[in-house]
Amino acid sequence: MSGERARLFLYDTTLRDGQQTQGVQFSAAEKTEIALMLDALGVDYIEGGWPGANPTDSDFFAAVPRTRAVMTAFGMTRRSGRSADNDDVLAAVLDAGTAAVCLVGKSHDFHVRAALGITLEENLTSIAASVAHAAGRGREVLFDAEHFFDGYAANPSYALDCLRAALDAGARWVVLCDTNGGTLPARVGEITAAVIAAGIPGDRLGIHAHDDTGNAVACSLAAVQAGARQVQGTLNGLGERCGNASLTTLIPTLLLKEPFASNLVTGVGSVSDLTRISRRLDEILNRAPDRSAPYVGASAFAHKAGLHASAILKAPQTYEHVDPALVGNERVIPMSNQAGQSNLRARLAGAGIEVAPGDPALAAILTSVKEREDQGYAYDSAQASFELLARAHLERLPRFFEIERYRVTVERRLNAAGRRISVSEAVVVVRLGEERIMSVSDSVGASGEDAGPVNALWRALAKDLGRWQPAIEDMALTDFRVRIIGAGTEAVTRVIVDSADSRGQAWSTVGVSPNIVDASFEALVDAIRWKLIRDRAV
Ligand SMILES: CC(=O)SCCNC(=O)CCNC(=O)[C@H](O)C(C)(C)COP(=O)(O)OP(=O)(O)OC[C@H]1O[C@@H](n2cnc3c(N)ncnc32)[C@H](O)[C@@H]1OP(=O)(O)O
Ligand SMILES: CC(=O)C(=O)O
Repeated sequence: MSGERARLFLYDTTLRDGQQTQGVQFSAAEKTEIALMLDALGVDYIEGGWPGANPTDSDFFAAVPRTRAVMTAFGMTRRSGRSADNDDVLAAVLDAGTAAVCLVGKSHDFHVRAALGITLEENLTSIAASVAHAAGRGREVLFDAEHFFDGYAANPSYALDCLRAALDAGARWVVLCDTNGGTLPARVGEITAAVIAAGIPGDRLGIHAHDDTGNAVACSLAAVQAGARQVQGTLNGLGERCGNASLTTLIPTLLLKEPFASNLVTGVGSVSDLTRISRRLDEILNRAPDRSAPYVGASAFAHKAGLHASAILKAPQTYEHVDPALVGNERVIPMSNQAGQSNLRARLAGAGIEVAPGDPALAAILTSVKEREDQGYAYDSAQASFELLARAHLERLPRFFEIERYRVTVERRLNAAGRRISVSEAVVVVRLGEERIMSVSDSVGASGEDAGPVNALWRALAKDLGRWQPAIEDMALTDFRVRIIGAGTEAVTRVIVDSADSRGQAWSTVGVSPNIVDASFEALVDAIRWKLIRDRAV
């Protein structure tokens, strides 16, 4: 790569290949929201789905959002034995009325014979006829050459003939697909270069890589380095089987890393919204975000080890490859048994607690963190509990309320209709100075289903906290994770509770006990105490 900056086109297939992820099913409204996020990000093409293949995709295209990105409908080349004019699948794709159409077709001789059961010549005719049909109706046509890399390895001249058939029939792009995801980056680079050397220009060539060896992003970068000028992928790497190349990783890499940043230009100007977009997608899918995701993961800029934290505070680039703000993420200096006083002071400062270097409380807090982690606590995942622990050592933890006692019961019985149901009930007694408040709650929600003993405890605890009640009204529990640590009679349960409020604050607390309800209760009480501290501070 040298000379003038070349234009690289970004093609998103979250709404099509992403929807082929096991367990993922978007609604038409969710597709629209995702399409608008992608458009705001600045991708060039949005593949919206396969019109006619299922009602959701048809509904999406029937009310397709207006985007600056080229909206693309996906489909396949005409069926064997049909003319392109008379193919209902192709007709539904064209009826979507999008500016671009992407047609998948075979380019591996083995698949032509085994999957389609037609001759190699018939397949070439089918590719050409289908592309010409769509191009003749004014569409920008892309040809996804399925299994291209395996096909090239088996029969290079036939694989190239498939690309030429599409280009000669009017395709704007031919896309080299590593459909089974088994080709390694060096080989992808080599084959892409060979395709260009065979006369197919790089600015008509795309790459579509799958992640079956964990190399989809590397394969895509190798193809781009070899000269391909369109790169396909999905948000958060969604996609069939192990997923597609993650655009969430690829885009910042192309923008921020050499040799790409200096030699290529894309439609994306800034990636400062990337972390928000990635997490919003997970929210839509009701999936926990991948903490270790490059650039956008919650741990992508978390500096746990004492040596790292100490250096980071002096110069962030000592342990950060890019500034987290560039991708909308943030630096975290968690507390754990790997921490030293640098982590500790940074964490405390982040929570608004200034402590002078050398203050003896620092050593006491560190010892306490390390001892408690040995018992099963995990403060790097429960920063709010850490803050409470530190405040207790520093004598800066207000005594908002005391728990006098609690009780929880779970009963399984037959209801009036003879259906087996369970009902959990909790009683919590708290003291606020001289005041004593007893609250009782069950955990039966609007649906009539029992949400379990921890939910009953939470409801009783949050039902009446006297003068503190207004401060916790907007609090919600967003996640609850349980882990058994150790084995046999030594085993304890660790519970992490995630909470959030209407001001957009999110925090995690931890409880540990041989008894799961007790561990949960400890984490719940911490969650409320942290919220009261924050709201008083505000
Ligand atoms: C590599 C990829 O990820 S490509 C995208 C794949 N995505 C999907 O398959 C999701 C959407 N697909 C669907 O909803 C359905 O498969 C449909 C509606 C397209 C077709 O459904 P059906 O008519 O029931 O066919 P079915 O799915 O069983 O089989 C696919 C048929 O298409 C043929 N076919 C496969 N690829 C192609 C192609 N590129 N060109 C022409 N025909 C093809 C197969 O040979 C098979 O034909 P056969 O039924 O004569 O054996
Ligand atoms: C087209 C496509 O999704 C593939 O070949 O993987």
